[in-house]
Amino acid sequence: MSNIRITKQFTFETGHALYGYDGKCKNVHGHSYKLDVTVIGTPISDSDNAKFGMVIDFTDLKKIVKEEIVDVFDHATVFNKNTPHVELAKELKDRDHNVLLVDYQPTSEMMVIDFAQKIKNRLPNAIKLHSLKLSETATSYAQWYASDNG
Ligand SMILES: Nc1nc2c(c(=O)[nH]1)N=C([C@H](O)[C@H](O)COP(=O)(O)OP(=O)(O)OP(=O)(O)O)CN2
Ligand SMILES: [Zn+2]
Repeated sequence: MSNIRITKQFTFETGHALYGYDGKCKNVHGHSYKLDVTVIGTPISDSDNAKFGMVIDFTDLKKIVKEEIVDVFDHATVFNKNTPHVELAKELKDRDHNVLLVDYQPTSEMMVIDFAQKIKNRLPNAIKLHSLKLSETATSYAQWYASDNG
């Protein structure tokens, strides 16, 4: 049976700021992030299985990515908790804002590494994460490939 890659696309609106960065992205601002999630596996060959012909049901993939990423990051503002932004985060949290503290600089590169780990932890054994593409803007994106990462 052939290995097949399938991809599902997600969008979420997230704020962030790059502490210490030497450009405009040091300011708190936001992006309409787009995330393409590609998994690889063989389509189920058992005609009695409700998922016959599928690598993974797109609906099941959506549930994983929504729970791990979209529902967490959408309309949240992400700060690196190892910077003085933690104080701004506290102020916003106290005022009931949706703030996410992460232990990395929230660039698209670092976010896509975080997302890859979170998705891999949830995939069934037979299905592998092939790649992720995280777009910050129409012209800027970061990609994670399993083949680049051992
Ligand atoms: N390697 C990276 N560089 C930058 C990142 C990043 O995550 N990784 N992030 C930013 C900013 O957060 C933001 O994305 C600005 O990037 P930029 O592409 O410059 O945004 P523009 O709005 O100017 O996009 P244009 O399409 O070129 O108008 C900065 N760098
Ligand atoms: Zn940005």
